[in-house]
Amino acid sequence: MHAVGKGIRYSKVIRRISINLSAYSSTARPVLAETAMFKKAVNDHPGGTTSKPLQSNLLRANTTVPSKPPPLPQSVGVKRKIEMTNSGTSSLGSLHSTVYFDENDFDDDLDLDIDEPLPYVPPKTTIPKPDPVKYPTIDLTSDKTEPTETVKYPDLPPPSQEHAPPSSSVQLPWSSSPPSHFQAPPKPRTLPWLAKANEPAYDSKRSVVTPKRSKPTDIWNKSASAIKEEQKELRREYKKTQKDSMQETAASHSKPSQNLPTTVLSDEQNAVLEAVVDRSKSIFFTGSAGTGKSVLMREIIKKLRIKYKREPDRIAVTASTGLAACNIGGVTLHSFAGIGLGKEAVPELVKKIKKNQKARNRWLRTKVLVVDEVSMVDGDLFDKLEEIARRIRNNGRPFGGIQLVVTGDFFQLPPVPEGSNREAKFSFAAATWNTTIQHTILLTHVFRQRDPEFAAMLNELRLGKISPATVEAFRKLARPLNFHDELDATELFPTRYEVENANSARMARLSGEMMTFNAVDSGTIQDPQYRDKLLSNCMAPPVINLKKGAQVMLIKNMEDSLVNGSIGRVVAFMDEAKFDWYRTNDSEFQANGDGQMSDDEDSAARARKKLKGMAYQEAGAAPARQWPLVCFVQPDGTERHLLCQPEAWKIELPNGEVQAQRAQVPLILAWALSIHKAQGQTLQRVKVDLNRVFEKGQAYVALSRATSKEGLQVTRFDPQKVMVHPKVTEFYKNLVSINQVLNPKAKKASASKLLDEFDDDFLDSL
Ligand SMILES: Nc1ncnc2c1ncn2[C@@H]1O[C@H](COP(=O)(O)OP(=O)(O)OP(=O)(O)O)[C@@H](O)[C@H]1O
Ligand SMILES: [Mg+2]
Repeated sequence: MHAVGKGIRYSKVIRRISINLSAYSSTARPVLAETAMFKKAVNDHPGGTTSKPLQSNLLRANTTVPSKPPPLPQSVGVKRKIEMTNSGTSSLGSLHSTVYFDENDFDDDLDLDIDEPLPYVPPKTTIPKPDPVKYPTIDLTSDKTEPTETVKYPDLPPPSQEHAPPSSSVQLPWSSSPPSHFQAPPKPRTLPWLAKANEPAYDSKRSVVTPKRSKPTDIWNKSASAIKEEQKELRREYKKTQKDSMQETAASHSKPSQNLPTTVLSDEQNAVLEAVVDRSKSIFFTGSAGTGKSVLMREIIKKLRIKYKREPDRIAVTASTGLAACNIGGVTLHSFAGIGLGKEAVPELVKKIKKNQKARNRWLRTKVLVVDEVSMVDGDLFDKLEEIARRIRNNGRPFGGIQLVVTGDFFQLPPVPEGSNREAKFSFAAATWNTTIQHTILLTHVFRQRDPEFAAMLNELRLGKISPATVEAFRKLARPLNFHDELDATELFPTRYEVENANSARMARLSGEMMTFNAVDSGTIQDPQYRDKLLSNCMAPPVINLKKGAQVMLIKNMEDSLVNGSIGRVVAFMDEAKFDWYRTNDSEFQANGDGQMSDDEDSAARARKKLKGMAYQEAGAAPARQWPLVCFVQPDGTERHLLCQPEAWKIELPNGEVQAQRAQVPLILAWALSIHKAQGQTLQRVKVDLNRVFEKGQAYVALSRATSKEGLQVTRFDPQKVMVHPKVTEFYKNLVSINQVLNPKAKKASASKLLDEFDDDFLDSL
């Protein structure tokens, strides 16, 4: 334990606990994108109405109507599904206004904690349990992999209310009313079918609502001014109904898509969720690659947003790097803190923050600070932030009383050292790490690799203790991969330069016309240079050039089987109308022997007729935009077609302010990918040349992206290239498994039982 400064009240003994449960579960719920919803979304989606024109070749392509639709290549005998991207907005909380405070309002730190959030009450929903799926379990302490015997299925997490509107009654700083007066009374609960029954029978979005008249007056007895006033009122009412209907549409788009992947958390994931959300513990949860840290973090953020739904700015979502931040819809830790590069000493940084009203407010309002990919946070930065929090908040408790929810895997990429002569300092080595983090929880179930043998090989790689048998097994993976389809394994490189070279070389081999897609950037930051800098970390590039046949990766979660990391091939460029035609007429086309769509006379005639009709409809209108149609191959070999239209990426402050936003087609080239961009991804086919690897953790990050040995090619495997930092090994060695602390029966304990034993008295007694 370290002394943090005067006035710190240490309420808890520092504990490091790891949980090892053997129960887990999984579910898959494929849901298809709705055409009608999609069309509406395209009308309203900012990307769909991008002000930047696409290249002229794109527009040209739209002006001609082909005599028959272009054939869709397809493998023989595979099942096909055709989808459009759901252009719903990001899954972030909705906007709300910032409230400014006077410094004196926070002289007493109790002011910050007085308005307790509403207790989180999970709904008692039960769903049918999915078929059991087996995942390997890795116990770090034993270095051995045991296949799990029993499978438990926890209940489905409560439905998301992520996009609940913000409170309209934010507490005013000059008011003396207690905080409870500013909270809206709880809404009476109702059953969904009753709510539906009360709804008007007409479609409110389409129907024209007659505005109410203010006063019933005799029409023959009106003055000119009264008529004028009435007209004004009618216009006002009409505008209001228009606005309401627009808002309704926007809300329906910003609702988390029904199609987004849903995962049933395992018991150990649920244990962490409950400790964070219900018990407000400051927690660091870790685990090897593929143990579901990111899945869990997304669920925690969702639940915290429900817990603090009246005050969304109480949760700050951050990550160590711009890319990681962009992936969870947050900002970098630096950006949240308002410290620029953060090189100065704490007193200067505090002065800097105090001068910046917005940054100071963030520090004052935050109750929960989420930090993702903590392995890349520098230890000195962690200490600085801890002290800044105490000083700005005038609160002597660790991190100024802010609850920390931290995740990452220190065996993966380390912090970037500041100077060439200074070694990277991990955040667990920060002086204030142990005083801030109340519990460290180890996730042990590997979901990404279902083959226990492969998971064990990767675990040896992670720990840097590779047995001769494992070296041999990795060397056997040097053979080329052959899947008998048109998708290649994605090659992972340590540098961006190598990635760009590899992708451009492959692109140059394709003969088709190049289509260019420019991103549309926006946001509150007006300085274009600063905005570009922020967006440079975004997974979506400012410009993407594509050709028919290009291998691409989806960089947004669309639904259960079309997720961030899905690999596919561009098979055509088309506008929505043509795509709709394919969707509705899909059954009329049969795949023929060479993988192309058949064009027998009948269907060709039907196609010509349909397209002719479309051409008349479009006559006079601006040519529709064309988007890449991508054929994704799923793990089970089935193909799915997706028309990839722009999606949004946001860099959003806790108060909802969107600092920068990018709308772009959700694709990147995927013949090659940098290890940095691949961090966090799950890939079916991966190729790595280990000789290129130079940084600690890189080999492990690269190889652990693969889901199976069959989908992994490793060339020049050399155990010397698998570098592990000794301090990291030491840190993980000291983690005490909860099984070692509790009796062996605890291994079978349910999440709730575990949490009973996880309470403060128990932990204090350790
Ligand atoms: N409870 C779960 N049930 C089924 N699958 C899960 C569960 N949790 C995670 N997964 C799946 O396991 C894979 C890895 O999950 P995730 O990316 O969250 O792991 P991670 O620990 O963040 O890995 P990394 O350290 O590489 O970032 C994903 O395909 C995810 O969908
Ligand atoms: Mg992750």
